[in-house]
Amino acid sequence: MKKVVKFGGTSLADGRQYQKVVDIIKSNSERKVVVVSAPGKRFDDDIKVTDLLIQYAQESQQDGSQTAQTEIITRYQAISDYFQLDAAIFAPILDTILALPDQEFIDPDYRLAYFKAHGEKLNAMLMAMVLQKLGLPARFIDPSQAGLIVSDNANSATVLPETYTNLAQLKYDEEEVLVFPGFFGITPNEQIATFARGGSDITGSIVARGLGISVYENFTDVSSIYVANPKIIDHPAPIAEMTYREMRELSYAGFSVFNDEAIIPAIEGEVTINVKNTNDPQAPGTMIVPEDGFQPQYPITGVTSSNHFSALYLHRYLLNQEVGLTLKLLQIFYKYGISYEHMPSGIDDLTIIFDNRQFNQTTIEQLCQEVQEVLHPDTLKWIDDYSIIMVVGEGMLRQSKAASEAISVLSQKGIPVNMINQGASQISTMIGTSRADADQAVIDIYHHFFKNRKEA
Ligand SMILES: Nc1ncnc2c1ncn2[C@@H]1O[C@H](COP(=O)(O)OP(=O)(O)O)[C@@H](O)[C@H]1O
Ligand SMILES: N[C@@H](CC(=O)OP(=O)(O)O)C(=O)O
Repeated sequence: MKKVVKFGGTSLADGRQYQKVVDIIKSNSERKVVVVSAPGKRFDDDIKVTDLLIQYAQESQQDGSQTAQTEIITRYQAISDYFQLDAAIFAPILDTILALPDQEFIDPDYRLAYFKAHGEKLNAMLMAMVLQKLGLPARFIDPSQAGLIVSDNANSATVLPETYTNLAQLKYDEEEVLVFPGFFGITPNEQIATFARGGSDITGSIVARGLGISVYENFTDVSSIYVANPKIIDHPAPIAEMTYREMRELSYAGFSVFNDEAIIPAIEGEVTINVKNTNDPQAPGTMIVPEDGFQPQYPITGVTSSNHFSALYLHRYLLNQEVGLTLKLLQIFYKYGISYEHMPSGIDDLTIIFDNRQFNQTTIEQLCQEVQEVLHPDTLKWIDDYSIIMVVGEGMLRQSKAASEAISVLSQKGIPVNMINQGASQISTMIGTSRADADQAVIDIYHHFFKNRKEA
């Protein structure tokens, strides 16, 4: 039975990490389809190759600075040297990096996407070369050749359905290892477009679904998905098994270990996801599975916080009685090309929560002004100091008191709560706090539910 194996940036950051990846691929002949990210951080303050490529895209339009270009070449060259590849084999990678600024583009967004995507593209080419040098039949597969077609949003593309027909028809030798670059696809206009940041996980799920492979191993730098971010809680409890929808809600709100959009192709293709550690490949990791037959062991499965939200608060008496109010609001959002995340409301109050990564200061000012002119609220406040705490668990379906317990923990600890959103999803509760309180809120909720559970 074949497996798709995806390796994140930290797993491919340098020659030593690459060697671990090669050993993992070689240790199990079922690992026939490999998806790679761009080389990531080697240490905390390091710069990911994707970020260097963004810098290169900017520098190459300015006056002659070549800092990023040099650093990118150094990163790939160091991996090539680790495996003693001949200069002639490495030459196409070097030439491609040097030629990136020479292309013509329909607009600047596609230019940026083209630069970014090369982090993964060059790494997949290099991985195939390394595997071949070590005697493993391996082949680099370009998304254009595989028919991985995505929507024409240059830097936030989504997969189009024809991809699955194309992948199902992909011809390959059963014995060879296929190496796909993560993170990008080709638009119907034959432009390179990337998924949102962290999107190589999405490629792994798409390829698994498209090739009809039912196991997707996602290798990263932690031995498990934990109940809370290990950067906030010291040695949090590991999660052995969780459901697709638990993972989706948690990654949406902060569990950066697996991308929330990557769950969807896995659900559609009935692909089981196993998150594992490149530095400890024997550890069982975390299984992400369908809801059917899943038995939750604890009232909650995870707790997380996220700062990429801002809110617009409106107050006016009898807001609830105004026919068409929401329609007018949505028309304004549509005009600015803005989507909203949540809209909890009361009789006189309305809060709209946005993903703040889609704004700049000018759009915020224009949006607020237009909402004021059209809806005439007595109070209109843009709230940037906003954090969302997400408490998630299939166990909450049965034990509805978990939500109220989480909220009462915060009130006992004196952490003010400015929004509660419960009910839209039966397995999660969303709690708004200030950013300064967010980590402490996660710590307090974690300790309330997991004080007696064995730690990692
Ligand atoms: N609940 C969690 N469990 C495990 N890791 C988490 C969690 N929340 C956040 N993380 C972070 O996710 C990181 C792994 O994701 P990422 O850096 O994207 O890896 P990769 O380079 O493999 O794609 C971990 O090092 C950890 O800091
Ligand atoms: N390299 C891309 C895509 C990605 O998924 O990377 P990583 O696996 O290192 O999170 C990014 O940095 O966004």
